[in-house]
Amino acid sequence: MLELRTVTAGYGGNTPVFRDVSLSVAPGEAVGLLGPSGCGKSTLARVAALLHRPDAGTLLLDGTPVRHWRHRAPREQRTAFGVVFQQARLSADPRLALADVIAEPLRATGRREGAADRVAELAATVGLTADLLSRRPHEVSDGQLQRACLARALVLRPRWLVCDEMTAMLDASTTAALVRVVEDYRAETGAGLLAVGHDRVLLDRWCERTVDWATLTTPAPTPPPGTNKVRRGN
Ligand SMILES: Nc1ncnc2c1ncn2[C@@H]1O[C@H](COP(=O)(O)OP(=O)(O)OP(=O)(O)O)[C@@H](O)[C@H]1O
Repeated sequence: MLELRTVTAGYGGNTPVFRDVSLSVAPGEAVGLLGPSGCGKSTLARVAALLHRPDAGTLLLDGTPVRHWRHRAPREQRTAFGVVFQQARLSADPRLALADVIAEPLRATGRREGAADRVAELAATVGLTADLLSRRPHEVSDGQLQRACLARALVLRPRWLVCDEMTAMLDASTTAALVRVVEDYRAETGAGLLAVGHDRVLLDRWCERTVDWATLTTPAPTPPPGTNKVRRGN
């Protein structure tokens, strides 16, 4: 179970991006998260994937409270997540060939053995032909690069997938292909999914449950009558 309990997070200013948000994803479950631009969905997704430390609240991973985020998180927790972001160009190292983009998590965790076979297998899964694997990000289309980023997210066989507007920049057929890859992977492994997006139709079709951001956040309490500080007549 992936469980956020009354989580508050932001970027160090006086006001957090959101307060007291709770959300859980059961093993094998697909949960969609829908909300207006700027409300904090990506921030929440990053907290859930151990990429952004919250200011307060608890993240439980299979019942164990997470104590560290990013590089300080234990490897076994970090590698439990595969994350795909909206902007593939910002999340792929421009110096690497696509084969190395896909293999990056294997290299970072010292699992080089069999890496070439795993990359070839995943490239076929996401629909990348062999000739594309030697190209660098600027030599492929957005859709091809996002396919590589999805392959990278799957390369360590994560138990949780976080797809943050993974298909927002893509056409309908690439969107359908990538959603199919995620669903095949989940059917095979039982991985849970948190899919963030703006497209209710897509999320409803993709996920068992779609959660509206407005239902997650606790509205600020309304002040009792008579405490209104607006002065009249000035
Ligand atoms: N690195 C950062 N530093 C400071 N503020 C940030 C940072 N990243 C995001 N924010 C701010 O946090 C708020 C929430 O951003 P976030 O990206 O989580 O929203 P979102 O709901 O995912 O938006 P969108 O749907 O447009 O992607 C925004 O006001 C944004 O400007």
